[in-house]
Amino acid sequence: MGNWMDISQVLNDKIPVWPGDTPFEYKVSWGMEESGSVNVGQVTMSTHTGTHIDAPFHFENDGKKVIDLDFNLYIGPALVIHVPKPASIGVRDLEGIELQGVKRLLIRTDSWTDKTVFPENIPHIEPEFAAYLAEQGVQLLGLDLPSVDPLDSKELPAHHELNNQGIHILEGLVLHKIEPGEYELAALPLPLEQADGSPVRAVIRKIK
Ligand SMILES: Nc1ccccc1C(=O)C[C@H](N)C(=O)O
Ligand SMILES: [Zn+2]
Ligand SMILES: [Zn+2]
Repeated sequence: MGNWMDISQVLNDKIPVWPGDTPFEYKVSWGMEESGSVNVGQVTMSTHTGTHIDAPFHFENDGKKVIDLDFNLYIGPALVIHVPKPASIGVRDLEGIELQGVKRLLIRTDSWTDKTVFPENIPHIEPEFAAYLAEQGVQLLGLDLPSVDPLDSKELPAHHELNNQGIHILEGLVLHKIEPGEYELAALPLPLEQADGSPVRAVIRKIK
């Protein structure tokens, strides 16, 4: 087994967020001087900041919240594939890739190169891709992108279709140094009872 590698974005006040969304902020709200013993921090952030998972409640009012998602899905074997700078991602991009038994699929696109700024354009997941992945048994789809739909999409077809096919979404991974292959993944969401998404600390290690 290889060493665990961090594939998460670092959370600090400079991390770019979805245009118009809550900026990330950490501050010591109760300092040593004041409390007499400790520094106590306060974090303000959108649930879709950096490396995070989407819960169906993000795009459907009666959808599952983060606490309702089976956490086992976010820990275990994962296949990393490399689809460099595609215009969009569809079935043709998986030609020659054996997906039998792959429950977690991470796609490295290298399309969001400067993670200090929010991208202007991203490749999207073609909605038909969801049924194909589900047929092969995929239940978690991870990407190095801030969304699975075009950034200006209001209908969010890929979000909905992935959800309809039972595929969970992991966004904002950092994969530019990760070679394609078989890994073990851990990217656990927080036990947020009401939330539509959660930041995760995503790590992987090579299996073979
Ligand atoms: N934060 C937002 C604010 C406004 C509108 C969309 C978003 C999103 O986050 C959508 C994206 N598809 C996402 O799941 O991360
Ligand atoms: Zn999201
Ligand atoms: Zn999303």
